[in-house]
Amino acid sequence: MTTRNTGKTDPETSRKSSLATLRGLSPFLRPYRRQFLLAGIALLFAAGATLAIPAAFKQMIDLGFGAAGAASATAAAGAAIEGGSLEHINATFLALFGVAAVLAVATAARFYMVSWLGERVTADIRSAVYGHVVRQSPEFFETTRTGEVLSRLTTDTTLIQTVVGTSISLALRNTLLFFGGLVMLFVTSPRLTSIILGLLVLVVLPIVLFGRRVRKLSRDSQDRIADASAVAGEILNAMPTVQAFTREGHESGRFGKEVEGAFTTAMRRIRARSTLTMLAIVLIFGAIVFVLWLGAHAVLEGTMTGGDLGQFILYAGIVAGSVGALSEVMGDAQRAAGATERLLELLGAQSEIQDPLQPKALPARTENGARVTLDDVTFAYPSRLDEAALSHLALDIRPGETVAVVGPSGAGKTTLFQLLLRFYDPQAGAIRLDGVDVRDLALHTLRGAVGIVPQDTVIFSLDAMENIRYGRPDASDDEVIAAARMAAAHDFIERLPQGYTSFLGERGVRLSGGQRQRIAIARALLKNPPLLLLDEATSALDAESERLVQRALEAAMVGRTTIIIAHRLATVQRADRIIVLDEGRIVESGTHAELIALRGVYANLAALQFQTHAPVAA
Ligand SMILES: Nc1ncnc2c1ncn2[C@@H]1O[C@H](COP(=O)(O)OP(=O)(O)OP(=O)(O)O)[C@@H](O)[C@H]1O
Repeated sequence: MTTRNTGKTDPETSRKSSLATLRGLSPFLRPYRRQFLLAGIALLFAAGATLAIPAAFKQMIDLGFGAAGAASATAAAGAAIEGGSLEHINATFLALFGVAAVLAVATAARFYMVSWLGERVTADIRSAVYGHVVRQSPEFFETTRTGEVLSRLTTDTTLIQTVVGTSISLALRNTLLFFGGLVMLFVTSPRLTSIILGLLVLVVLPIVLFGRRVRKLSRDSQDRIADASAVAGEILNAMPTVQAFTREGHESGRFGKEVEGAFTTAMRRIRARSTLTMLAIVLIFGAIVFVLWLGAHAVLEGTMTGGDLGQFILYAGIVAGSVGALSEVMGDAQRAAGATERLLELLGAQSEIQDPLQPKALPARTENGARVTLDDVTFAYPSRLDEAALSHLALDIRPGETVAVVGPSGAGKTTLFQLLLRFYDPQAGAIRLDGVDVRDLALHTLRGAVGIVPQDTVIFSLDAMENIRYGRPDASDDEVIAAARMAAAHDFIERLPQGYTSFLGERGVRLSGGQRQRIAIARALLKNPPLLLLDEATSALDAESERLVQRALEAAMVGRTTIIIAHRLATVQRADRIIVLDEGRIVESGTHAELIALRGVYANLAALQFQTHAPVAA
């Protein structure tokens, strides 16, 4: 099991994760090599132009102002030299402007390319992670909260966007400026530069040590945000329950606590980061001021020209600036390393349920539907391995048969459906559809052959037409309407304000329970599956809705095998066979009359369960 808890890693692993984790991004960067190359070229030009500016200044000072100053002092040679220095001044100013123009164009080009890359790569990562997550088996969603996944998709990807879209280019540019500036410093004054380098060791060491602390705190901070999102996600999905129990205060308090936790952790990171910044600036500028003080003495002693010192100051500024920028970038990169690690964890999660390497095909469909065979199936949920939800289940359902499954709550009825859809695999035994083990079928073949009407219908925030079409996107409007008619949904849909194009609201809040069910039945019918799984709603419907839903179900069962988790007398009476499950075992099996005569579990269950809303027997 690869993903147990995507949110947290122990401190030991998070320390190891470091910047190397960013390498995990390379599959996402590789497709854009060309763009990276172009951005790199623009970057080179921009860095080159930046490095040329101090040299141009030196020219201006030494040859321009310096010569002009000398010229005015010597009256005799005045005119001739003044002409020469004017030319110099014009040429150096022109050159300076040229350099600035190159800098402008190259910087804009770099910004454009790099921002494009940041957005592009982030979009790719978001899609890849989401695409991977929606293919996970239910087990994944039992251990990973949806809010956490959402936070990964938004917050974490944004951090990566910062790195790809800004930090990489900043890092490269400043590395170039750092080394370029250093070379130029050497050229200008080897002695002063050697002193600077000696001081640099003293400066870098504390920065690196502090950087580590910032990295660890960054990961903690992101984890706290994910925790808060997870809490919010869970509660927002359960608003009616929260409000019905008037727990709004409690819930906002709980979220508030998570947010405060995130704030406290963020503050620790911010404090460490501020200290890091202060440390960097004090150390770097301290060193520079010291070296400049030496430089000023050198000019007074005549071992350096004013232009040299000017140039040295500018290069020193560039080098110091680049070190400062690099330390900032390191902070961002470390945050992104944490984010990358978590996203890669999500991407690395292996679904327990995989397509077989060589999927088999189903035999040609018979007109009655599919045969379903359960061969001594034993299954326990992965989170509760010591307690079998189904044990030694053996069942052979003929094509076209309607089997009602009844049993007390927790008997394993829903679990049976989960296994038939292969959301889980049994630990022992096999499930066969038309004689083929479901593990040998491609998931889309298996699930394509099964239609399900769940107890709680999911209505998507689409219109009625698209909601029914969900299971078969290529169905025509006429086919959708025909399915709706069969499911007794056509009339009420027609009466909606915009008929089939009426928006059904998020999770179908604008429909009644019976209407939602009929939409679900129409959705399953449109798919025309050889095997239909119906989970009858437990909530009582009014007599009219009940009649309509029953009518829809009858239509749905024609020409296919149906397994129905039954809660209504009318349904069990109509079934060809009733299977009574208790504690994961089949305890009785037969028709309604036979089972009543047995006076066993079913007779008891029928007396209790079907009494309350038993409609007139069909
Ligand atoms: N995801 C899960 N992880 C662990 N145990 C589970 C899970 N889902 C169900 N169970 C357990 O498996 C057993 C069978 O549950 P199942 O949902 O199949 O019962 P059911 O017959 O459908 O009940 P009901 O009529 O109340 O819906 C129960 O003991 C239940 O607690």
